[in-house]
Amino acid sequence: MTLAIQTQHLRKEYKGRAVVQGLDLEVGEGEVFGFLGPNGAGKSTTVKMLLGLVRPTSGSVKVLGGSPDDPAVRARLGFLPEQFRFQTWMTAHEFLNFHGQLAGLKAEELRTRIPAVLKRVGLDGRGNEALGGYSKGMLQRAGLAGAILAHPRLVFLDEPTSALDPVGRVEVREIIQELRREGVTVFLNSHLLSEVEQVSDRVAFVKAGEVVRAGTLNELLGGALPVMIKVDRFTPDLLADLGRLGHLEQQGAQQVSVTVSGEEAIPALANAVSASGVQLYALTPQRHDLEDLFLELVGTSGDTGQSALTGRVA
Ligand SMILES: Nc1ncnc2c1ncn2[C@@H]1O[C@H](COP(=O)(O)OP(=O)(O)OP(=O)(O)O)[C@@H](O)[C@H]1O
Repeated sequence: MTLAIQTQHLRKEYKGRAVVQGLDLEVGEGEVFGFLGPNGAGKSTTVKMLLGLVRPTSGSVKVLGGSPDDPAVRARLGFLPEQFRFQTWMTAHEFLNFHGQLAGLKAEELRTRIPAVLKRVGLDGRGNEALGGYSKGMLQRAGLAGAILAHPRLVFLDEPTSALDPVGRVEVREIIQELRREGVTVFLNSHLLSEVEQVSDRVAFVKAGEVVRAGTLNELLGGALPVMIKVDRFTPDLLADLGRLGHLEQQGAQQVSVTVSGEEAIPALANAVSASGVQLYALTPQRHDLEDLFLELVGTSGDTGQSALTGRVA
């Protein structure tokens, strides 16, 4: 796997306090990588070090095979910051023209590229309006246009949908999937775990500046899978068959939970129910999601130290 990002023992201290400590991260080229953690875990600081905007106290950073301080490497990076503050007096077109020139794009290319990215982010026909009159969602779309304008090979998106409505979120998800199809690496910071789960190939959980777990979604969320089965009645034969397929737990006269080894065991459950002649109302895999894992791994809200669920101080 060619790596788009590699950090070794990356550390950042502010006034002697480590906010990122010993971070080892590897992101493969073309991956969509979700970087997750509570407030204050060090996610934005890490992104800024990967972009060369913040100098590490120690450790090493490699992006696209080189240093983020190298202008040739920087020219292939895209960044949508979490706190986007743009030049409000510029139109979106002027803003993109300005950033395109800074990124080294030729005027001729910008003439066709700017309308194309404006269209891609849903701002078709709005490019001549001043950013000062844009809604928060439109500003975030303009920022995304800026991040993908110069054909980057690695894009950092810090909370890219925080200002967007549900339709806008779906559109951003499609843009991320399109970037993946083009082989672009996407490094995604987001607290919206269901969105991260839908687009990411791999994720890492970071807590207090350290990676506590990393892997593909299948590695993290795969494995034993409880399946809820609801029928009009159970026959002794059906219960015996289901018990052979997994760990069976009766949950009332019409419902059981069967914990199987993984998704590949689901057809056998369906076949057993169907062969028994009973009426099937529901067969629902109850897969853990990233939110369950987040609460299990991280447990507390980073900045406050409060338990997310009980309000207790950890
Ligand atoms: N320039 C700075 N000077 C001093 N402390 C800083 C600075 N930048 C960040 N910090 C501290 O570093 C810690 C990590 O901050 P960071 O913004 O990287 O977290 P985060 O994981 O991105 O949080 P969030 O999810 O809230 O955006 C915080 O405690 C923050 O207060």
